[in-house]
Amino acid sequence: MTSNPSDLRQPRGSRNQRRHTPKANMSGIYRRAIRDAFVKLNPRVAIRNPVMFVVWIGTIVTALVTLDPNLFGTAQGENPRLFNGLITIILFFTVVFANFAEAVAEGRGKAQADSLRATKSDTVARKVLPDGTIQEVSSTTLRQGDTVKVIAGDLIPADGEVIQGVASVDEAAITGESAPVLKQPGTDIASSVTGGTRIISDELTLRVTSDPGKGFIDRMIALVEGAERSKTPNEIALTVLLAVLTLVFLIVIATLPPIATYVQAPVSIAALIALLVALIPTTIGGLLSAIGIAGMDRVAQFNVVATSGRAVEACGDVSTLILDKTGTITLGNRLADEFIPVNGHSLQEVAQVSLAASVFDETPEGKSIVRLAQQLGATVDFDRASAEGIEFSARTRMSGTDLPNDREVRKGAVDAIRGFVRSRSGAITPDLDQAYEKVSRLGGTPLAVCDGGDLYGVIYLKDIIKPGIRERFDQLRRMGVRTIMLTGDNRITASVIASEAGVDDFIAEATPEDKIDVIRAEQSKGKLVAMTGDGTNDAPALAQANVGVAMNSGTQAAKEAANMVDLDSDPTKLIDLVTIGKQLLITRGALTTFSIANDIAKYFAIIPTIFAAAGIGALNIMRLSTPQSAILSALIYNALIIPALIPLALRGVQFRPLTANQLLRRNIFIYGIGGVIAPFVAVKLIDIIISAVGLA
Ligand SMILES: Nc1ncnc2c1ncn2[C@@H]1O[C@H](COP(=O)(O)OP(=O)(O)OP(=O)(O)O)[C@@H](O)[C@H]1O
Ligand SMILES: [K+]
Ligand SMILES: [Mg+2]
Repeated sequence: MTSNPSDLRQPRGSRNQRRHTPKANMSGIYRRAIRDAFVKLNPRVAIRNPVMFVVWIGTIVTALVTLDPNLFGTAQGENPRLFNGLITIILFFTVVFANFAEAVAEGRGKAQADSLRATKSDTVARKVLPDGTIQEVSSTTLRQGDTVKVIAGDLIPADGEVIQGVASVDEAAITGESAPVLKQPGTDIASSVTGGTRIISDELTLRVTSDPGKGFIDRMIALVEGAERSKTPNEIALTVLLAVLTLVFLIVIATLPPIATYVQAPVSIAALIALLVALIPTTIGGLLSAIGIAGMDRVAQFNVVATSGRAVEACGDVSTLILDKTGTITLGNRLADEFIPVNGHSLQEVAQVSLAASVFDETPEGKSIVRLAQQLGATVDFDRASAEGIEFSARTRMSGTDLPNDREVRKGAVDAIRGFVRSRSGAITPDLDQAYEKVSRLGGTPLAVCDGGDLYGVIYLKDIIKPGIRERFDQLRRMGVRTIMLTGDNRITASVIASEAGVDDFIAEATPEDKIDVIRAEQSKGKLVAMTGDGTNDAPALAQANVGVAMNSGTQAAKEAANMVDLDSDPTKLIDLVTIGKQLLITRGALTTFSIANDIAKYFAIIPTIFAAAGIGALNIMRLSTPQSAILSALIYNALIIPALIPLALRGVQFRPLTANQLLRRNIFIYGIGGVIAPFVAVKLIDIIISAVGLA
């Protein structure tokens, strides 16, 4: 929280979607997916998808009745072996297509894992022993707590915190961005380094923070590869629902033979299995896991590492977004723009005291105050060596310098300085309020400056609202997401920025503890909360939030507490993540609707023709040529619709910023009605082709 990531690395425009792997080699991914589609036929893998497993068993049974059509009693029809054989082939491909869908979805992640693995090599590390000597060891022997030294050109051997030195590091291995990032100890951000990145100048001493195989890149590999992919609660719920539906249809189908016998239209076992497969939700069953994997992949393409599919999904359900002001809503490079003297002091005096209060302040704010003061002719008029810097903290909201002969120069939030001046028995003059209001009404951050009990003036820190942010908040509002701005700044500044940026609510003068309280309060109202943060003191709030996004530039603690890490350290990316999450949920819902609507249509295609022999041909509303052709057509459609929908499952259905209810209505209309009509048209067409080529 102390300083801002933007002076180290300008966040890239979040709409600027970028791939981590330069260009996914799609033909390679397809080749691998075809192979994997057959590997996944292994029953131990296949059983994880109950709907498709039923199809797989059906395939084996129809294969048996192809070999011996009389296996379960006397066969019916003209050429039972051909009919059964055709069904077997179609069913087999239904399973393979579903496997292929999942394998293609996994493909990009696997390719990404390969490229990450290539950056990970066993390097020689310079371990600093307790006596200070350096021993060269293999990076795989490093343990948490070890101290190592890295020198320009070295690969950083493990994740760590900088304890000494200032150097630039090329993090291209993980961020894909080769601009060097400055690393130094102490500060909340900028002090953590990732194993596998390269130090390109100077040298650093690091404390290792991860054991071998447990580093950030290792975790990234496991995640993108899907090794740790477990089904999300929503996915499990849907899988259970689909399994129950399958069971219901199984029971329905089991009641058919007695009815068929009664109406003297006996049905073959292959026809029954075909009917079962046509009726169970194979479309969504085949695409479900691909949809989930693609969602995680889309997040990865935005350069965000999600620790679980659950986190991605939670993004879609988020109803409250908590953002801080500086650097998220505003550009964040708050620069000193003006000194406003109060309490009878001159401009020169304010510049002089402001400089004294900022010489040790390494934050962008502090540096800009030094620059402005020097432009006004202020100089350091004390011995630096005998002075002591008082670091800024979000809790005290002040920083400054203790000078020799007991002078305490401070600058900070107006309130905080007011309290400080009083505690040193100083007086507050009314012109402080005027200066404070003037700056605040411009949306700037006012910092009061004092020397002990002597109030000097106000520094105007200018900040600019990010262009386009208002539109993004409008978009979120239309999606039903409430935005709350949380800032350590004063009430007036906060309200000016809040109304200009168009957030729904704001909380000013917030301490780090307030963040967690706000999150808990929202959660107790049943809301899912998302927030971003980068500091160690953000870690508890990041862990408490349902979606916590840590900046890659942030501390290890923040990264570990969060369930997502943004490699670009762009806090506005949460907005994209919410969109991706919603799109994932909508895609799943739309394809489920489509799948079930489809099955209803197939029911009308098949059931009547099965009983056609009993002379109830009037039921055959689709006028399909023969019962066998009807069954084959429905099954072929049932198989082909899976690969046909793979692109949609991977890309996600088109997303519009609407509320959940509006979206639901829209999707039921498009995918529900479409799902009923599509099979009627397609099955009829396939039937015409089949009878034309004389297959049935
Ligand atoms: N380097 C600094 N020295 C002294 N005071 C500072 C410094 N930086 C910020 N402040 C004061 O402390 C307040 C709180 O800072 P904090 O970082 O908690 O919040 P913020 O930066 O204003 O907003 P946000 O929480 O949105 O980042 C600031 O509003 C400002 O008044
Ligand atoms: K089906
Ligand atoms: Mg801040």
